[in-house]
Amino acid sequence: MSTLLIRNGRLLDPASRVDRVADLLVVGGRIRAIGTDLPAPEGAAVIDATGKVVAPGFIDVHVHLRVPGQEYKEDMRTGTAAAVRGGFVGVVCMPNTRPVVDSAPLVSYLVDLAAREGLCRVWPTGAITKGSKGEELAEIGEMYEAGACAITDDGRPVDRAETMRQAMIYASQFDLPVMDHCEDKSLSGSGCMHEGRVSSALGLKGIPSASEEVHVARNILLALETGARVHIQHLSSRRSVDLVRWGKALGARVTAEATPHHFTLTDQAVADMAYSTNTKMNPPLREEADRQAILEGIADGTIDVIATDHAPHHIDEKDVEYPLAAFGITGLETAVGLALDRLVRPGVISLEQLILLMSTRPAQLIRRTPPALTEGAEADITILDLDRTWTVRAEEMASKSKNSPFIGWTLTGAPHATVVGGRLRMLEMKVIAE
Ligand SMILES: NC(=O)N[C@@H](CC(=O)O)C(=O)O
Ligand SMILES: [Zn+2]
Ligand SMILES: [Zn+2]
Repeated sequence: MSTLLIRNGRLLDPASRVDRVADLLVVGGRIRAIGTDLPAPEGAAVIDATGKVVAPGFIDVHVHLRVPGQEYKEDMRTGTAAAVRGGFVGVVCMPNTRPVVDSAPLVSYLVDLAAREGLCRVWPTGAITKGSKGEELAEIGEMYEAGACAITDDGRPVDRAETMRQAMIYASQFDLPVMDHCEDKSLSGSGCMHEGRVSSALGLKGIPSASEEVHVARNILLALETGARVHIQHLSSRRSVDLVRWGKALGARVTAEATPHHFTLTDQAVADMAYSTNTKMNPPLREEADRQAILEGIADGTIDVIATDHAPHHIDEKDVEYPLAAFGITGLETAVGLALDRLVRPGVISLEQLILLMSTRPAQLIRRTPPALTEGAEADITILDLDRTWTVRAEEMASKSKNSPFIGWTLTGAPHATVVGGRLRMLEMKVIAE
């Protein structure tokens, strides 16, 4: 196991009440010592973190790794490479693969594959229903035993309230969170962007905000009734934020995530980017009032975590007319830059809040010990460079797919290094595979 000395960084871990400039020594995958002027042991790799922020490792709870079955979009190696390049020490992967991850052997397969080929930690989720068809419940208990950290039918909603209620009752036996893609298909129909002024002007079929909100409200009511933990995935509308705030006030065990694209862009991007299909995703980019409500929800704690919904697609699935294009955009390699540039720099949130949103609370959501900057803790560390100004370039991306609306954007603030279980996996935005 390697030895790593991170020198002179600002160690910032609000959950452990750490905020000091110090050295941090990693030995054998754990934080061995924190102090000033620590000597570098023989053979230790040294990272100069002067002027940088050393944070507990960031975790993304919403990632599509596309394994098994769609390795032409992404695979275990490229998806986790994109994660570490983006500053993440771990990802939660979605089960909408081919086949759908709806049984214990498939969960075990992913755990094993991640151990062999992954560059970061990978926590699989299992489907709520068999084949994510919304009919029969999957073997939730067995998937939990095999290592599933949550259940979700992401990519598809759970149509029937009764099915969702049964899933919640079952999952709560294991204290497993039920993550839900909230969408009423009878309302979203064949829409391809947010329903509003812009969709009317462009003549594209819209997806009303109510399509999401109806399921958010339903889930909160069912969580109140069953006592289960429900997590609202990729929340996009202002009333969804209101509903989560209301649910929390009533004592529901509800958590929510928002994506960088929903706190950065609006439906106007569809017009401004000349119908670029990299503005097409589920749920769609909504209006400025929605974006503002998401910023408020992030700032006041209504929204618990920032997650990317990294959804790689092949160019052939995106380079088609807008209504025909696949839903989804990549996000792992731009999330930290966008969060620093759009949330922390303008003062929407503090750096401490960002660390809670991207490290501590994501770990708590999936019932894992949060990464911490304390002696003896596992060395899962993200180092941030708040001053670096950089341009997002497709050719530098580690992901197999390049379907990002942020290509060409210039951001200030970047992930500087990623340490996973004591191993340096990224430095200065370059992936270190071995
Ligand atoms: N977000 C998306 O637009 N697409 C996701 C599915 C999903 O997250 O619902 C995908 O798997 O491509
Ligand atoms: Zn979804
Ligand atoms: Zn998703």
